[in-house]
Amino acid sequence: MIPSIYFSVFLSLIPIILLLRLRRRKLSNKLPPGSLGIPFIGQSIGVLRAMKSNKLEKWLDERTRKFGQVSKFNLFGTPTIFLRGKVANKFIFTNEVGGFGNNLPESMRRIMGSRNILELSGDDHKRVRGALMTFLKPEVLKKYVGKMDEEVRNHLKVHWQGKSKITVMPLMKTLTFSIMCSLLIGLESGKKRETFVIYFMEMLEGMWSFPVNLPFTRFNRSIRASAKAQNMVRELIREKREALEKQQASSSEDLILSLISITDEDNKPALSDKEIVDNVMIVMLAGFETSSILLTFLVRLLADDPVVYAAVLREHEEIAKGKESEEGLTWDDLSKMKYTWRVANETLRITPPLLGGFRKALKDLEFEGYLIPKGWQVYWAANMTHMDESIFPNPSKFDPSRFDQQTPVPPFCYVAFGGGPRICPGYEFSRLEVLVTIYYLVTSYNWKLCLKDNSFIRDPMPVQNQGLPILIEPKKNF
Ligand code: HEM
Repeated sequence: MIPSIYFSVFLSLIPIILLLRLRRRKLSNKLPPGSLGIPFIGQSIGVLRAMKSNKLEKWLDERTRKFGQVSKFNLFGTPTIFLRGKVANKFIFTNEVGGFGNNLPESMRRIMGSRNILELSGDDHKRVRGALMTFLKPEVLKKYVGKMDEEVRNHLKVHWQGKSKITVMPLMKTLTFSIMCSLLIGLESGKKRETFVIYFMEMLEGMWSFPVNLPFTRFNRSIRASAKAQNMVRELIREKREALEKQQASSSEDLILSLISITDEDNKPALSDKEIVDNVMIVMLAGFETSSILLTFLVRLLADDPVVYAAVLREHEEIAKGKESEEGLTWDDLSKMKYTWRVANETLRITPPLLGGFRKALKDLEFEGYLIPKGWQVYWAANMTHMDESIFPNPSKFDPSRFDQQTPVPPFCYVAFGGGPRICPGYEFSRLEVLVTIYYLVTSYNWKLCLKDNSFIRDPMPVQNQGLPILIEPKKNF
C-alpha cells in the first residue's frame, strides 16, 4: 500500500520537475547581451582606464547605448552582469535578503575580517546592523555634537591656523578619521591615536592589491598592519570592559562600549569579540573616506560658486550671531542648517563617492526577462539614476532645491547612501560632521582654489588633482 502511495506521488511530481527543468533551460538562453571578451582580462582594462581618466560614467553610458540597461561583461575573470536604472535599484534593494550577497574583492575580504557587516547576510547581518545602530541613531548621536565641535575646532587650530596654503583632501581625511577615533572608539588625540592612524593607513594601501600573501608584497604589508590595528581595538575592548565593570564608563559613551554592552534574549553578548573588532574596523573604513570626499568637494564648490557660497554663509552667520565667542554648536543649531545639507546632497548627487557596488547572486534570479545565474557577480551602477534627465531635469546643473521637502525625490532614484536593508547606517553621523565642519570653515576662513585644473579621477573613489590645494585667509572676526 505505502509503496504505491510513494509511486503515485512520484508520478504526480514528474510534470513539475520537467517544467522546472524546462524553465531553467529557457532562462539559461536568456543571458543578457554583451560579450565576456578574452578569458580573465575581458573588459577589465577598459574599466580601469575609464576610472583613471574619470570617464567611467561615459564608459557605462556607451555600454548602455550598445546593449541596454542590462548587459554582461567580464571583470578580472569574473562573469559580471551590469545593471542600471531606477528599476534595477529597486530590484537590488528589494532582493537583498536571500537574493544577493555582497561581493567584496578577495583582498578586502581578507584584510577586513570575515565577520564584518559587508560579509554578512540574513539574520547575522540584521543582528550586527541592529547593534551598530544602537550607537549610530540620532537620539544617541545628538549627545555628541559638542565632542564633534571640539574635534573640528582643534583640527583647525592645528592644521589651518597660521597657514596661508593648505591641501584640502588629506586634511579632510585627517579630520574625519580624528572625529571617528574620538566618537566611535574613544581614542583621544595622543600617541596611541597616532599609532592607530599609521597602522590603519598602511592597511589601506593594500586594500585593492592582488591578494598574494608573500613577504614584501603590498598585500602582506596590509595584512600585517591590519593585524596590528585589530590588536589595538582588542586592547580597547578589554580596557572598556574593565571600565564598565568598575562603573567608570557607560554603555552609550562610544561605539565599542555600546557593542560590548548589548546582550541577546539569554543575556549573553549579542556580538562575539571578533565581530566587534571586524565591525569597528569596517565602520572606520566606510565612514572616514566617504565623508572626507564630500567635505573636499564642498570646499571646492564653495570656492567656485558665489551664489551657493553666499546662501550657505548667510545660514551659518545667522546661527553664529546668536552665540558668544567660543560657544559651541548644539543639536538645535544643526537642525537649522537645512540649506547646507541640501547643498551636500546635491554635491553627492553629482559626485557620489561610491559609484555603485558589487553583489553576488545567491540563486538564479530573473531581471527584465534575463537570467542572472547563481554565483555570478552583479555590478550595479546605482548612482547612474542621479544623471537621468527624466528624474533630475537638466542633471548637470547644480541645484540644491532638488532636495526641498516640497518636491521629494521619487524612491530608488537618489541613492548616494544606498537603500533597502543595507542603506548607510552612518548617514546621521556624516550629516553631523559635515554641518559642524562647514560652519567653522565658512565663519572662520576665506579661501581660493590654487590650481586651474581642479578635476579628479576615480581610484575607485574620487581623488582630487594634487589633493586640492587652496589659499586661505582667516576672517577678520576670527
Ligand atoms: C558622505 C558620507 C557617506 C556616504 C556617501 C556613504 C555611502 C554608503 C553607501 C552607498 C552604502 C551602501 C553600500 C551598498 O549597498 O553596497 C553605505 C554602507 C555603509 N556605510 Fe556609509 N556612507 C557615508 C558615511 C558613512 C559613515 C560616516 C559611516 C560610519 C559611521 C558609514 C558606515 C557604513 C556601513 C557600516 C555600511 C554597510 C551597511 C550594511 O552593509 O548594512 N558610512 N554607505
